[in-house]
Amino acid sequence: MGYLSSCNAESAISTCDSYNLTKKSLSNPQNKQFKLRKFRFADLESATNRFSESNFLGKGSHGSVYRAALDGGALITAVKRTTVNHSPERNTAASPAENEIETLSRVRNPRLVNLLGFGTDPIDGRKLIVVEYMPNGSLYDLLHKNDTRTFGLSKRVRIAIQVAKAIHHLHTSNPPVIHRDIKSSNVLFDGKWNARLGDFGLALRGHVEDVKVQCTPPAGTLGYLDPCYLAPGDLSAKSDVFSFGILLLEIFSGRNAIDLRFSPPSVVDWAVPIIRSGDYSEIFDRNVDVTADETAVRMLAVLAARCVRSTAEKRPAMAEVVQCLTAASKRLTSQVWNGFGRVRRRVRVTSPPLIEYEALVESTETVIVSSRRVRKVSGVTSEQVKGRSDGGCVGRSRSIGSVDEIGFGPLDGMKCGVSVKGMMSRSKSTGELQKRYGGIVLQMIRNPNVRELESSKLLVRFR
Ligand SMILES: Nc1ncnc2c1ncn2[C@@H]1O[C@H](COP(=O)(O)OP(=O)(O)OP(=O)(O)O)[C@@H](O)[C@H]1O
Repeated sequence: MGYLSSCNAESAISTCDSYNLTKKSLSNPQNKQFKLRKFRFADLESATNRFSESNFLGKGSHGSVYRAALDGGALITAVKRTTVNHSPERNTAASPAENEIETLSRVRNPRLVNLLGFGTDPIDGRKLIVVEYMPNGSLYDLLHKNDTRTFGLSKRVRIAIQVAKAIHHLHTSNPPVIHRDIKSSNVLFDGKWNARLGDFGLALRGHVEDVKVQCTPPAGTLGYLDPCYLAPGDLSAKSDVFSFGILLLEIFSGRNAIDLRFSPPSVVDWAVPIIRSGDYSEIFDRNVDVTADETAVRMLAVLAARCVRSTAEKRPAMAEVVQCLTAASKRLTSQVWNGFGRVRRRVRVTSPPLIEYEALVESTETVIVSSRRVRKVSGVTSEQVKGRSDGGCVGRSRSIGSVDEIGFGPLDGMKCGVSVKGMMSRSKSTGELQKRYGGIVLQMIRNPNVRELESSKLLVRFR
């Protein structure tokens, strides 16, 4: 007898107030108060404007998803309209929709795309699943359809932790839930850009020895599927760990799980040999700053390689995965704080937009100031800067130690100030005072009321 025949979705239903689905109530996994709603088909039809194109969110292998404004617009949800007909007389096996309703009605967590209720199409008996609406798209879109230049390592690790915690919650539920379809398109972002795990169409709830688990054929998505999972009896929580490992490699590298434009096309076949050779940073997206903390970079790369090990038993449990990701995240966060002063000066938020200047010294006392954004280059000596300045040289020191030369004046037709920082030292051979090298700080005043300070790297070299 199928598991669902003794414990179906209908049994989990009574009336429910969806407005009570607060973060607090969701964050309590033991919350037994939440009851699913059974929506009238007519209400779902009108909430989606008759499943109109304008409400269409996307299509999956089991159906189409629509945005639905229920309860007079007070409750925004996503409605999954399944394509598989599942009339009661058809067969006894559960459709993915039945399975999703059944599983999601038992596990609630703020890291999941939670079930609110469901409805049934009166004509063909198809199930409609009503879940929380995720307005910020999927992790797949974020990684593969967007500009990832500002998608730094800390943000990537934060998302990985949120997904890992969601899977950990499933694996530690009683009975455990194995998701079986962990992939970037099933990670969606809520209104606060928190990652949530969704799509429980293939999930299995029960202990590995349970009849249902033992009788369900293997399923999943190519590229993420555990190579050890060839028969129903092979399934374990470690299959999810494998898929999560692929997801980690995808998050870190920005590469698809399978991408035919690369050789080898599989992200695991490409990344694991690189990690084994010790070139940990090589697997990270070029937009990721891997110099922030080498230990964290190594921890993350090694963790991903451990998750995709070919022997399931050697893969870490999700509890360890969460722990390791959290430790790496802490390291990365502390790096940001250690270098906060430096970072803050360099990446100061600019309003109005800051034009970045790069400065190089061509020869002693000659500074080339170039604007990267406007692509103008002008040769300016420090004398010129002082000469052009309104206020002249406002500070200068020529003793051993730091050298500061500050001038204000128009550069590139713009009112700005330049501060050259250098170091004075005495030549060992001649005993003469020398300016050796220094940095440059440009203080630009585009709008006299707004001052922006941009500190360059060590761009000035005095000979
Ligand atoms: N709760 C939701 N809120 C907003 N958009 C959603 C929600 N659920 C799904 N979507 C969007 O609907 C589309 C289809 O989702 P669905 O989960 O049915 O399929 P999938 O995960 O993309 O593919 P497959 O079914 O093959 O696993 C996706 O593009 C997804 O971004």
